[in-house]
Amino acid sequence: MPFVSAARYGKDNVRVYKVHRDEKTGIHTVTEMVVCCLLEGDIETSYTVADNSVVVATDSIKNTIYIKAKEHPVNPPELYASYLGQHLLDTYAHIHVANINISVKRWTRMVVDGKEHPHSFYRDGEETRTVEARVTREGIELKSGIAGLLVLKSTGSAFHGFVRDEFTTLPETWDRILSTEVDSTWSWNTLPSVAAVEEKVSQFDKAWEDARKITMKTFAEEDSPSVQATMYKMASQILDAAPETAKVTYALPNKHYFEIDLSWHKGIKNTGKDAEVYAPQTNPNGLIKVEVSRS
Ligand SMILES: O=c1[nH]c(=O)c2[nH]c(=O)[nH]c2[nH]1
Repeated sequence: MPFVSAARYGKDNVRVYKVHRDEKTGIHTVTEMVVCCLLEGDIETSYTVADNSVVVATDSIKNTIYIKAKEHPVNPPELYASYLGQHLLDTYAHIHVANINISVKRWTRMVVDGKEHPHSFYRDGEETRTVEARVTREGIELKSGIAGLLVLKSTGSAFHGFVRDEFTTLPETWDRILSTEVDSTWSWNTLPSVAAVEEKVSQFDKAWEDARKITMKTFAEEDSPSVQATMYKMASQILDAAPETAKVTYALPNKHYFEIDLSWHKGIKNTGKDAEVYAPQTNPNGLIKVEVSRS
């Protein structure tokens, strides 16, 4: 007999917006996020014998996401994910794991005539702040991250000394454009309960701010010998900055910009040190990943 060796289900792409209105100052603070919540547990029979008695409808899961966003703070997202997951475990005895993924959009406050506007915001890039939570009765595993942060530097990057053989056409370079879309995560040591997440709550915003700063400062200031070496430096610094994390990952696509030889037109020089006009490439692209753990 075939058997269900793994199963999870729930609601994906639940878009949630929450506003906090400060009564005294009139200042509004807004959060927009996309939530995915998938449950695991004693649910095999729903697949094997059409037993819907074990199914919490995905529609109810969506409703729970909204209700918990109303009842609790949605910031930091690590805390909201913990409240949501714990509620699902407390409510449904046959559910053993709540997997919650959150992706927070950027709404940055507008500055108008030099003053921060109380209730107007702009979409400050497609970068998101991410959380992956795995909530079980044994504890809460949290992985925080940054996704979609597009960066470019126009010099200060080299790539040479790599394997040269009969398959190699790439010239060595001591000065190239480096561009990538940062996808990074940092995994927290497992916390025993929501109370423990509450107790440590300030570490989440700090780590996210530090990780963004480290990523951008290292990218900008380092003379990069390769994507591999640069991402290892970034990951090591995040481990130092966030002592309660166990490992850090980066996934960096190498967004290539090719030189264009324009010498066919009146002998124009546009290669090497004379290169100014480049052709940005979409694909294929390098993709370089690393996971760095605390020793
Ligand atoms: O930083 C880089 N790492 C590579 O592994 C690689 N491979 C390549 O073609 N260009 C680059 N750049």
